[in-house]
Amino acid sequence: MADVQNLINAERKIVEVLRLLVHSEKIRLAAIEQYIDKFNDIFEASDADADRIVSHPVNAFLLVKHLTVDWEQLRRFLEFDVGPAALADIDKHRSVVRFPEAEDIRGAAEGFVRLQRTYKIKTEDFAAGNITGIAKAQALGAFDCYLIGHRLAVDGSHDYAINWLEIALRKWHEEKEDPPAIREADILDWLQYSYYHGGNAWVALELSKKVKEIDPAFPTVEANIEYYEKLLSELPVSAVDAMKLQARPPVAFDLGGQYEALCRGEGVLPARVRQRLRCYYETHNNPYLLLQPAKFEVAHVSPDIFILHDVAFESEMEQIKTVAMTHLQRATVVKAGSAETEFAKIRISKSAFLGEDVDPVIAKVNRHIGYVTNMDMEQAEQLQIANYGIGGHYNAHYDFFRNPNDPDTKQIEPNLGDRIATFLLYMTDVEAGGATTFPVINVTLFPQKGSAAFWYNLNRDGTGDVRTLHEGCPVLSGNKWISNKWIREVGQFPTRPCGLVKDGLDPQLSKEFLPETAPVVNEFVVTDEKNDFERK
Ligand SMILES: O=C(O)CCC(=O)C(=O)O
Ligand SMILES: [Fe+2]
Repeated sequence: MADVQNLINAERKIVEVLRLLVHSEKIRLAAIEQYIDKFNDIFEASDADADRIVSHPVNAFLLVKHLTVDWEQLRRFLEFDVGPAALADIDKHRSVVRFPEAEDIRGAAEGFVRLQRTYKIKTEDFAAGNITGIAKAQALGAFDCYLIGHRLAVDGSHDYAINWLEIALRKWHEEKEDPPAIREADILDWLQYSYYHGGNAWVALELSKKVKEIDPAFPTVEANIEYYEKLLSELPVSAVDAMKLQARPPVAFDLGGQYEALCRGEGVLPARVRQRLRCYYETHNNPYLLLQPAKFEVAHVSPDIFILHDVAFESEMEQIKTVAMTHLQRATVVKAGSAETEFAKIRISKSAFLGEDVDPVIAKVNRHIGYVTNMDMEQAEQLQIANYGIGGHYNAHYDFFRNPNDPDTKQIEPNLGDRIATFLLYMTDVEAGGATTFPVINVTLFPQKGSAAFWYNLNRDGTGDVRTLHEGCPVLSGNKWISNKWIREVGQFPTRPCGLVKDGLDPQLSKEFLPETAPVVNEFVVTDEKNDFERK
């Protein structure tokens, strides 16, 4: 989304070049027409007799002029091809911004399915541009639906592919485009492919026969028919009958389960938990907060999750977005079994860590995060800015590094420790979707510009709190900007002392290692005037 404005600006310039091109082509065509008309006017009149016409001195002159002067003028028009110059101009504009590529069609198809699953949107409604809760969009055409369906078929998402291709087929017949952007046989062929891979060789055979009827020379159609006929002849009759009974187009299929319900805001906390939720002002005895205390809203108790309201000014957030724009990179992961990287599917967003040297606003926001969270920012990570577009999301994950099942695999720098807390500032309201959900504890937080989610990732004993599993839900409409501040363990002991048990409410796991009388929380002595603490 951060790129879209630049993209539109570049495209605007390209359209201007095209407009000029159309203008000069019109002049060219007019000149050609004029040349033709002139000849017709003088020499092709219905009662024209060539000999008689040219025997007149004026006509003879006009003919000579037509074939010399007029022709030379026309020749210049015919030689002057503005296409290449326009193309060079367009290429120049396109090189400045990253334009979408074929790969982005894949991204769009995957994004559509993610949105459909998460927000229970039927393919039919999606294709009609009808999504409950957001403004109606233009409907997709047969070719658009084909592109999505084709991509899904290639990627093996056959149930969704069938839905999209069936709609493409229906629209193809409704549109009766001439010439059509896509051939009917292509839609049918991909449809048969997905039906076959989806387990219905009978429908695949029927569709293949149709392909052959339309275009007997269609590649592979003969072989497919032969293959399906053989396959079906070897199956028990009851299996083939079951295939015949399967409705076409298929009725609604699985559109997301309980896991996605939270993204839709459907998970409600039990009253027992909700009644403990409060709002309060907090100064942490910090003079900086005396005049404007932090506004805490408790979103969940144990693990404690807070929403801190109004923690950043509009001007600060806009400045952060502006400076982040040039640094944003798409999240990548290393491809399994190779040294190459590819775009991560688990996180579709662009992000960048911004140091305090990038702009004074970063230092200002960092300092304020320290005040409102009452935590030491010395060892915190740099502020990470992330921007999600439509369909952008972040799969469920933990922010801490410590793997609860295999503590030895941890990769934690000793002078920093693990990510003890997360401060997640929402820098936009999101029109629809884009919530942060905690599926273990059924919490959904909807982005609110200027508010931040804040929670502790670690138990008191330093182990990862698995209840903090969280997810960034796909953005359905709008643009989501966030800033993450991951606060590290070291330096936090004065305000968040570590302990020997996980926490007061769930001591079961640590109990076996502890005598009942063991002190819950360690004490610390200050050994130096700064924030250097030593474990007693
Ligand atoms: O986008 C969200 O709501 C969650 C982001 C997140 O969890 C992360 O960046 O670690
Ligand atoms: Fe996270």
